Parts: sequence; C-alpha cells; structure tokens
Amino acid sequence: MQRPDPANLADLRRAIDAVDEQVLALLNQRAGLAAEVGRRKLAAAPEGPFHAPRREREVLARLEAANAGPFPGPAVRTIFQEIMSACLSLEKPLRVAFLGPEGTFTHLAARHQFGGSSQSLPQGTIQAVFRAVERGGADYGVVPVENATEGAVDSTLDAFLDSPLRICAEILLPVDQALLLRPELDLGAVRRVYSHPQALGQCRRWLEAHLPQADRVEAPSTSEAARLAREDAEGAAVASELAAELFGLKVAEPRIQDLAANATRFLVLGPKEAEPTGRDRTSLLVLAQDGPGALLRLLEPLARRGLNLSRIQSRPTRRRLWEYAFFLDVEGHAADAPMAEALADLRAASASLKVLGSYPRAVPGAGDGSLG
Ligand SMILES: O=C(O)C(=O)C[C@]1(C(=O)O)C=C[C@@H](O)C=C1
Repeated sequence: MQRPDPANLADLRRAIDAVDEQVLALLNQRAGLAAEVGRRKLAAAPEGPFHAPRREREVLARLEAANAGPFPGPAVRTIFQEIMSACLSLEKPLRVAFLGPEGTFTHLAARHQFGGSSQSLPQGTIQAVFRAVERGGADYGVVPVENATEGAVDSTLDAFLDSPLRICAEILLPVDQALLLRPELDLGAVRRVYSHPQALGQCRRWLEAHLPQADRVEAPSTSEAARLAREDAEGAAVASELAAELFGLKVAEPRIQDLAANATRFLVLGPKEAEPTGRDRTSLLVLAQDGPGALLRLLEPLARRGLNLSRIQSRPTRRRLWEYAFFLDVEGHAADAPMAEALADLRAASASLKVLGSYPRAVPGAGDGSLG
C-alpha cells in the first residue's frame, strides 16, 4: 500500500479503509478457525462445554502484554472479549441470566464479562437468576453483591443459603450514572427526572444544582426509568449509557454521581469452580456454633495463617430464631495449602461451612474478574 500523505485527510481516510478491510478479512479468518474448534468440540461432546474461560483469559493476558501501542491497552481487552464472544456465538452462544431488565448495571457487568454476542436472559429478581442457572436454563448468572456507597445486597447473600451454585468470578465495575434525555430535549425543559431511588440518591447534589425545577420520580430500575423518560415529552432519566443506547435517548451529561469513584461488585454464578491464578479470593458461608467466643474461633484459623479477611457480613438464616450465617471473603484459593488448612480448622470450629467458590480477584477499576 502506498504511504498516505499525512497532510491530506481524504488520503488518510482511504488508508484507514484499506486497513479496516484487512482487519475484517482477518476477523473472518479467525471466525472460521473458531467454528472449526466448535465442530471438534461438538464431535467430542455434543453437550459441551463450548465456553473455554481459561483459554479466553490466556488470550487476553497474552494480547494485553504484547500490545506495543498506540492502540489503548484497556481497549485490547474489551475488543478481544467481544471478538471471542462473537466467535463463540458461531459455536454455541452462551446463555447469561442477570438481574434485569436490559440496560441495568448488572446487564453492563454481564456484557463486560461475556461480550455482546452472548444470549441475554434478563430476570426480574436475584432469586430468579439463581433458579435459571440451577435449572440449566442459563450457563451463567450475574448478580450484584455490594455497592461502594450503598453496601451489601442482602437478597444475593440470602439466595446462597438455599442454593448449590458456586461463584466462579467477580466483576468490579465503576458505576457511572448519566443524565439521559429524549434527543430533541434541553435540560431547561425537563419537568420530571425518573430513576431508581438509589441512583437518585447517588446524584442528589448534581440534580439539585442542574435540575432544581424538576420533580424526582422513583422507578423500579434505572432501565425502567429510561423507558419512562422516552415516553414523557418533559422527562429525563438517571441511568447507564447502555440504557441510552437501548431506549433511544441521548446522554445529556455523563458521570453525574456525587461520589466520582462509585463502584459495584458483581458475582458470576456458574457450574464450575475457577482454578488458582495466584491472585484469588474465596467466599465462605459459615454457621457459628452457639456460645461465647464463637466468632473469634471462626476468625482465628485465618488470622493464624496470615490470610487476609476482606469482608465479613452476617444475615439471619431464617431457619431458627436468632441463628446467623456469616459470609466471609478471604484472599487466596481453597486449593492453596494455607487456605486448605484454615478451612479444615474452620470446619471443626463451626456448625457448618460451605465454600461458595474460589475465583480470580477483580482488579479495581478494570472490572477484570475473568473466569478461571
Ligand atoms: O479455543 C477455544 O476453545 C474456542 O472455542 C475459541 C475461542 C476464541 O474465539 O478464541 C472462543 C470461545 C472460547 O470461550 C475460547 C476461545
């Protein structure tokens, strides 16, 4: 190809067109290879699994490390996750249940983890996400577990009390609330702002400063708020940018939350435990024995081995009056020697112990909770 003249815009764009055609041809070559992999997997085991999370993690890590720039590093991960999601859809699309409706932050987390070519199965409740995976209607489930400003999501913790499902990954996503408007509307014309009460709370200062004239209207989810704003000639919504895309609204102002570093941690529920990566987390559900010092006896085996307890949360078991379950997050994998020893001691010191899963720790901000 002839070198483009850097001073000539049309020349530069022609050169970009030529590169795009090569990228497209290579993508199709790659898709053909993935389809061939799919045919082999089908012949070996018709039920699958077709999804190979460990292979995906290796591909992403290798390409991120190999990227010499100027293409931005984080975009390498996003784009290749999408490419593999699209290639997998030629083999067998992944069915991913999540707390819906479409456009919620949990949907965003699911897309981040599995790409846009996975099959979306939005569910009305957290319980329903668990049931969809338990019954085999979905390959994976995604549920929120804690928010940096609002704290624990109790219904997710409660669902683990009655579910055999394992946690196979975590996703840490920045939660950026945006102000969404119908394309023809200006801020000055807005009379109603729709959103979930939590989202309205997260953006209180911005809304008071920029939309003092508008009423706040509570909606069951940020996505439902976007749908309501679409139907209201004087309405706006506080929701994700994905919701703007899905409901045909414009992003009038991005990142309007009062706390810039707002983030939510999500869990991926699946059939299989993740293998150790060296930077893992283990989630435990423990019932303490009744009596003085019971909690201390649960924590001691961890402290003695220098295992870092990153979270402890208690919930009533709803089986016996005043009986509590403790949810512990500990850094390390259940297959690591110190953790395996600590778990044996914990089992002896507790009324019951369930390992909910060991999985790679998400990198704050990067949302990287790759499946192992
Ligand atoms: O290597 C495989 O097992 C594939 O199916 C190919 C591929 C890919 O596109 O690279 C697609 C989906 C899997 O989850 C992992 C990788």
